[in-house]
Amino acid sequence: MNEVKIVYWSGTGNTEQMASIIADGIKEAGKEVSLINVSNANIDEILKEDLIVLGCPSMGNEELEESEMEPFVADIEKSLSGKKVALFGSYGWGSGEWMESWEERMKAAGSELVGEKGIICNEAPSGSDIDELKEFGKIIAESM
Ligand SMILES: Cc1cc2nc3c(=O)[nH]c(=O)nc-3n(C[C@H](O)[C@H](O)[C@H](O)COP(=O)(O)O)c2cc1C
Repeated sequence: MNEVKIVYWSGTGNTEQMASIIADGIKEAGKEVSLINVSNANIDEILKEDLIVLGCPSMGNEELEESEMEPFVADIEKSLSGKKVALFGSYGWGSGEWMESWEERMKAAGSELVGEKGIICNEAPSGSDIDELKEFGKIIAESM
């Protein structure tokens, strides 16, 4: 696997910005990356990878976005055993509960979380978020 695939959902662009900064970190670490909106994601292609990067903001009441991301995650989680998964997403007013549930769900599916935790940003990434996201990209690239 030479290319990292980042699959994300983003309604107002904050999680998409996070994806783009993580991608910069991956590229700086010398790996190729593709950013895939979940609406264009081919599950069979994604599941060929040993490492999958997933992004989604907190929606509903501390949930994944229900019309595209939730069905996608429900599909791939049957086949995540032994794979590495990296998670990220933006939130508004909560305290990140959706990410904690998502982490537990991915671990219960048998995957190993890259960096042990998902990366979360309040609304759009700014300030120290940028460095943290780039560093996450490097950790992802090094864990391939
Ligand atoms: C319908 C809806 C539900 C949301 N639910 C939550 C929530 O439960 N907890 C939270 O912290 N933020 C919640 N938010 C705020 C978003 O997570 C936040 O604005 C985020 O930055 C959006 O990311 P995006 O620009 O990638 O879509 C919600 C936003 C919308 C539109």
